[in-house]
Amino acid sequence: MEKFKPYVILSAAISVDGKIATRTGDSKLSSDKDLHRLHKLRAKVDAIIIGKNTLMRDDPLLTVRYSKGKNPIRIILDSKGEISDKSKILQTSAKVPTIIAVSKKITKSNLQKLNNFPVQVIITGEKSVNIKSLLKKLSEKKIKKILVEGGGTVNWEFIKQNIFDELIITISPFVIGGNDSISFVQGIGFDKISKSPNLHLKSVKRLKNHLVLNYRKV
Ligand SMILES: NC(=O)C1=CN([C@@H]2O[C@H](COP(=O)(O)OP(=O)(O)OC[C@H]3O[C@@H](n4cnc5c(N)ncnc54)[C@H](O)[C@@H]3O)[C@@H](O)[C@H]2O)C=CC1
Ligand SMILES: Nc1nc(O)c(N)c(N[C@@H]2O[C@H](COP(=O)(O)O)[C@@H](O)[C@H]2O)n1
Repeated sequence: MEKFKPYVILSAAISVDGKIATRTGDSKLSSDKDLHRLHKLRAKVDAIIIGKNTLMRDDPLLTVRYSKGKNPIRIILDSKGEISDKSKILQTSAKVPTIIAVSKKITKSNLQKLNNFPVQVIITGEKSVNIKSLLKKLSEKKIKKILVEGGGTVNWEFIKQNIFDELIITISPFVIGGNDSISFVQGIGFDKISKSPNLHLKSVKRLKNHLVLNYRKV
């Protein structure tokens, strides 16, 4: 597997208590300076991956707008192909290359909906998208560097399956709290610290009140 894996960077802006969104889904944690940094990073990768919930909550564009450079390929993990045909990602798919990764659970009508757009649909996995198999297919398409922009459920899958190389996390000067807010990493989590990946702190950059931490997996 490793031989075929693109280089994977997990990226997020978190509150000081490790949340990426409030219980209502408000996730605007980055400053303008941090967004400029993010867009520079986007311009250096071949593709961005997000989960279906992030698409539905944020209706993002995932383009390079606050910096110069090319738009990466946008990849959405959407097992049943449920994203709205009104979403900005589908509506702009003629201008920005877009892949929708689905599983065998997708319905015929949802597949038909996606096929009405100039997107590439990759079917892999029984119930949810098989991420390792997806990465292998992306590697075959010469996609070498991928930025994973959440949310928490997708982040957990990459961390649990040990298929990431780097973390770039902005700690934003806010405290969110709450059992129902979204953490940087959702899922069941590890039961022992010893099972967590070991991280090496490569750099710390201060952007006024925001801190950008760059970790490499040891
Ligand atoms: N502050 C930040 O930097 C960011 C915040 N967010 C926030 O995160 C929230 C969404 O996070 P979550 O609810 O955790 O959802 P998510 O965005 O991680 O999406 C999870 C969904 O993706 C689909 N999926 C398909 N195959 C999958 C696979 N193999 N593994 C995992 N997911 C798969 C499933 O439908 C699953 O429920 C939103 O409120 C968004 O605003 C998202 C990204 C960055
Ligand atoms: N780095 C970062 N900081 C935040 O404060 C955020 N809310 C996010 N969210 C991610 O960026 C996507 C929005 O992208 P566009 O501005 O629409 O291009 C959003 O969907 C999350 O993946 N990231």
